[in-house]
Amino acid sequence: QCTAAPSQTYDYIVIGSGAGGLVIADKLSESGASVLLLEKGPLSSGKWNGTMKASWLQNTNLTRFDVPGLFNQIWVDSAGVACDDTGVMAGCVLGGGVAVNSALYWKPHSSDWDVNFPTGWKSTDMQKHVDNVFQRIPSNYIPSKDGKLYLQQGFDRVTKGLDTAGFKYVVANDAPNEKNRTYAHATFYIQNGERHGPLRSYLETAMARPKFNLWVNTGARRVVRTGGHITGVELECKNNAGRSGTVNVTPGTGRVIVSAGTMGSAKLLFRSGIGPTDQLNVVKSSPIDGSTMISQDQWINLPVGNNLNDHVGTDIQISHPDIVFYDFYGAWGSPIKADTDAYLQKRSGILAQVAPNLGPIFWTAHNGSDGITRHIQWQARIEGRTKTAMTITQYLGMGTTSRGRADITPQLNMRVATNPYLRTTQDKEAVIAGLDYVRSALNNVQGLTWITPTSSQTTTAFVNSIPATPASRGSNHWTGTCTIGSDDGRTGGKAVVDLDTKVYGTDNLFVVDASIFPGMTTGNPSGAIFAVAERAAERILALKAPAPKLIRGATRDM
Ligand SMILES: Cc1cc2nc3c(=O)[nH]c(=O)nc-3n(C[C@H](O)[C@H](O)[C@H](O)COP(=O)(O)OP(=O)(O)OC[C@H]3O[C@@H](n4cnc5c(N)ncnc54)[C@H](O)[C@@H]3O)c2cc1C
Repeated sequence: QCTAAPSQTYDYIVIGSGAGGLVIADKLSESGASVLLLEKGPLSSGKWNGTMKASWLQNTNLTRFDVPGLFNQIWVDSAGVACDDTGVMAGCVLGGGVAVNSALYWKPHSSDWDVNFPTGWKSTDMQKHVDNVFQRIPSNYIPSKDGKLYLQQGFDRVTKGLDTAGFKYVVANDAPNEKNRTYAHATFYIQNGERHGPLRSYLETAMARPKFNLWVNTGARRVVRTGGHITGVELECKNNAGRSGTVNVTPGTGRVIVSAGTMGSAKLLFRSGIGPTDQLNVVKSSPIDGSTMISQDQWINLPVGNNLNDHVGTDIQISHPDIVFYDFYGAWGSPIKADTDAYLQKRSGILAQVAPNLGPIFWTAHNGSDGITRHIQWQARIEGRTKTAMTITQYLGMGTTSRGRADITPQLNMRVATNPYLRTTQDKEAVIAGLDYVRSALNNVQGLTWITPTSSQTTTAFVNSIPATPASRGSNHWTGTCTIGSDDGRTGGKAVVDLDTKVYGTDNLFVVDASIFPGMTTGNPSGAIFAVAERAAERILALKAPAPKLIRGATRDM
């Protein structure tokens, strides 16, 4: 049943409970402020009374989101879990991406800050936040509680080739800057055999505070604003179980933080009359929002949706007779009893390991003809065309120069309008150089057979044969659309938010999530997003509230 929002006001309203939202909501509430966290999706983890489970989890406090061996279920049955308005995969449940992802977790390389981020967000500024994040969310490369790693034949065979080629084994989060010719075990936020992360750390401390509130099944339709001053958030009740109406911030001093993800945050800004005119015109013409949209004289013209980015994914496949496949998909409906027993009784065994048996993870770096160093993360998993196959995804990340664009459709769905993959010669060169290098390294492995590319195919022909589309290259690591920077997007710059993460042209609207990243991270991005949210909280809390005389101005522009 939908219920009307109460008239109570909040110092901070945070929209979206993903990697960015959970962390910033907790940090803001730690200051003693009242915080309302809005999540449009339903509950997920058993810790928070989620209910979606495999039958063997009935009578336990676990859901599909908690058990590492079931993390692949998102690719089998995503109804009611994946966002239905984004066109690309994203989690729309409590926790967002960090409830549905593979929980791979890396301390960022210093270049992830120093190359990508503006002043005030460099590695020296970020260190204490990264440390804090990793203290609250420890990383772990042996997820099973009995201290064992299971079915490691793939890891062992591939790393033989890497060893011969001169790669070095590292404990990845002890050596975050060693990202060239190094390899590691897959490293996760899993503790006690269950998904950990911000749902089991930041959200726990936040929920223990009396002035913290969480409303699930409650979407934000748009912010309510007069000029650049936001007074509240208009709500959309979801799943017939959330809140409706409008919820307001504390008059004069309240703030709204948008943490709805790369697609969701851009969409919310568009619906709030903030973005490029072509996109705002789409909203204006839409049957859903058109008649009630904020009037055109209040629009704020910013490059929302631009600078879209993702890791460029390129899959190669090998096989080796020693590799042993485990049917994690079968673990949902027809699991092996010994494995569920080991998991349920001791949080041990193969089901404590993330499906589909990830690792090794390895790294290479490539100097481009444009003088830019590009980082590649290679991610192996036991899955492929045969039972002895392994897929290794090459993720081209930090240093890429290609960018795309996200836009909004008349039905108010977000989509990738311009693909961000391999638009520059040097990005493509890095993909090819990396593949050539790893092909020769893996040729050192006795008994290894190439499935794709075939041993006779040239790397260039192979790379050219894969379309540069999200379906073929997508990595689900979307960033960009609301870029941070000092170059104000209203006057020709690229930035949507300033160095305090405040949306240009507003008094009290902020964006804190993957969408503000100017460039791609070296590894899977969640660790960096948590750190960004910690940093943003510090900067937002240090900001003075706007002076009252400015608040009353209806059409001020700043
Ligand atoms: C299948 C998959 C696997 C992945 N694997 C990994 C991995 O192993 N390691 C890693 O580091 N990264 C991984 N990622 C990426 C990572 O999860 C994301 O980069 C990260 O979660 C993005 O954080 P965010 O805060 O920007 O947005 P999200 O985590 O997407 O959170 C946004 C939240 O906002 C909510 N929301 C959206 N619109 C509204 C609205 N209008 N009102 C209210 N709520 C709203 C959404 O429901 C969602 O909960 C994976 C992603 C996917 C989809």
